[in-house]
Amino acid sequence: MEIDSVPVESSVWVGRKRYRALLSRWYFSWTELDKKNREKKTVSVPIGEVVTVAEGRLEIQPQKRVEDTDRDFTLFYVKRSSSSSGGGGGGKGPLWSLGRTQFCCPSRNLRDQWVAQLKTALKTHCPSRPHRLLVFINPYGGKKRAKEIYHSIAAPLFELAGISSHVVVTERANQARDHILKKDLTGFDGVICVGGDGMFSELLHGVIGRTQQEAGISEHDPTVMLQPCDLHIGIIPAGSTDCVCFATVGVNDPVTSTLHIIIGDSQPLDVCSVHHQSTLVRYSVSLVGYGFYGDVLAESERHRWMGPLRYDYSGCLVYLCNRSYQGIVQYLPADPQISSPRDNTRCLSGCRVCSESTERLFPHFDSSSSIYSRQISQYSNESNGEWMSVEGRFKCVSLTCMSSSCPRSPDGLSPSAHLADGTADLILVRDTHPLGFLTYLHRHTTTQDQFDLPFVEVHRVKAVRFTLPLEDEEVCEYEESEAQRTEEVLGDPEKPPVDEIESCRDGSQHDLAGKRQDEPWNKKKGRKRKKKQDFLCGLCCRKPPTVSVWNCDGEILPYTEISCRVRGQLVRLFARGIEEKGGTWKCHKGSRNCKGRCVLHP
Ligand SMILES: CCCCCCCCCCCCC/C=C/[C@@H](O)[C@H](COP(=O)(O)O)NC(=O)CCCCCCCCCCCCCCC
Ligand SMILES: Nc1ncnc2c1ncn2[C@@H]1O[C@H](COP(=O)(O)OP(=O)(O)O)[C@@H](O)[C@H]1O
Ligand SMILES: [Ca+2]
Repeated sequence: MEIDSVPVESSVWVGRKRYRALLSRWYFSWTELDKKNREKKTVSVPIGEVVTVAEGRLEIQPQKRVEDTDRDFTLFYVKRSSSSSGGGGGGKGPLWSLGRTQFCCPSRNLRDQWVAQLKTALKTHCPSRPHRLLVFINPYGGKKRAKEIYHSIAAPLFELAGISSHVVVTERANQARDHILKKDLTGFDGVICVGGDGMFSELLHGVIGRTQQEAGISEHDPTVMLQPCDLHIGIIPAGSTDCVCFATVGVNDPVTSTLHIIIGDSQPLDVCSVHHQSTLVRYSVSLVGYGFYGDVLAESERHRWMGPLRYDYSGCLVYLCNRSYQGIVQYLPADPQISSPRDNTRCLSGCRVCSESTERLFPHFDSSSSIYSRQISQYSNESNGEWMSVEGRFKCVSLTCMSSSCPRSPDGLSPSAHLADGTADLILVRDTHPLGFLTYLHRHTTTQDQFDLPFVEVHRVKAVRFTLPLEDEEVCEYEESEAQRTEEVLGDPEKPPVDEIESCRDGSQHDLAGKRQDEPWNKKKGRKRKKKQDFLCGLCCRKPPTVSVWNCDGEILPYTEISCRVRGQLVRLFARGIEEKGGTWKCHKGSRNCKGRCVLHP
């Protein structure tokens, strides 16, 4: 064995079998040898996927046990298994688990050398691993198991990897966002949420807001380039839909996600900023949806007690209402030469389309710098191009920066969307008969192409605007009162922040606790109110409502007329995109349309 130079090699024993262990620049591997020194099976672990190395015989499951034998060392690393082979997750990517192998060396000296060499390799090759994390747990998310998931699964793994964490169990909505916006974050290498998409959204708003504050950039101007965020976000899934985790990791599994955090994986993510009259309303990474998805969310809030099932229950109710809504959708198309939502490709780990987008999005990016400092020009040239316009009656209008795959829809809302290409997919589902819409919805759960329907169109876009047609008097009146509300909400410091207010279809507004926020000042102004048609009892009203609400990553937006801008690679997650399962992937929509062009074609 040689020290301080690679490769390093020696004989070791694993159980009763003899192996040759080899540490090369990027891998640690061990090859079984037979009695005649012939090589048999080799196991190879990338240094980047080694969790830790420890002297002696160490176990952490079912409980921690250390046996300090002086010729042994234990290696912990990432091990993959198929997500369909049990263990939960139920996804597209492989499930990760903690691999553990105990090696016995010929001498104590050699053991010490192996441990030292492996630790040096980890330090040298994995400089971006987190050392200290700020963890937010939402005890009420999903099936209310977040605390248990964190303490029984994630915390022991962090401890094993030598990562320290400061844990905040939230006591109210928006606590995590406010903490990130206001508290001292010195020394933290990342923020973690244990919860669902709503909880992730809080961290997203905190991290983006904080970064812009520090850079002195206004978040409200849709034409100004925002500063990309260096503080990574990790998601340990414990929510209802967990779409962001599923679409960036490939499975909803707390062990897999914790291991991605430990090894410091980094996945850039597009974010959509949603504005109303040049004021930032919210950010979104998965779904900005009007019509069906807005109605499902609004209805589901009444049934929170059902947990994740509330979406299926509300989905059925809203489907049976068979509603559609008028609207004008304008969009700025993305470059069709680069990619298209119907090109049958998939955004997988190391995606070429996303990597090439980095250069386009950050032309001044210095890839030689070890610190990821992306310079930005103040104004984006991404707003160039000709706006297109579509007017009509829609069952739903959806905008998604990524595929938005989740266990309910393993291919997602837009299966060929990219995580980090600076574009979003706009899906317009025109009014159709109930069976047609059911076919569209059902195709989200199968491999059939949901865009191959005459009433559906999909566009890859950089920006979108949604307005209501002004022909309907009632709508005019609604809009007028909405504009008034905008002014009042934004201008009055006594009112809760915009994102803590929900608007109902009758134009009334409620804070997150359900308290009405609009009555005093609407009355004060003596405005004529629309006939009462409370959103929450809308399902049983005789006259169907003329406007729906926007669902923005699981939050109801307080405005109907909005504009959206895609902010390419604005944040980074502790993830690496969906890993291809060796050879088991098939063209995602069957081979009929694919003709071998699909990158996943076996
Ligand atoms: C007939 C089966 C139809 C299945 C249709 C599945 C469509 C799934 C699209 C999923 C998009 C997910 C986008 C993610 C949104 C989340 O950010 C967000 C927040 O998540 P959180 O609560 O974890 O914080 N989640 C949501 O807004 C939930 C949207 C879920 C919509 C599911 C709708 C189920 C519809 C069932 C319709 C059944 C019709 C049956 C008629 C007899
Ligand atoms: N302690 C808390 N009490 C009430 N609401 C909270 C708390 N912590 C977070 N929230 C809010 O709960 C909402 C749902 O949380 P999430 O973790 O996404 O669960 P789910 O996936 O079930 O919706 C989020 O919008 C978040 O802002
Ligand atoms: Ca995208």
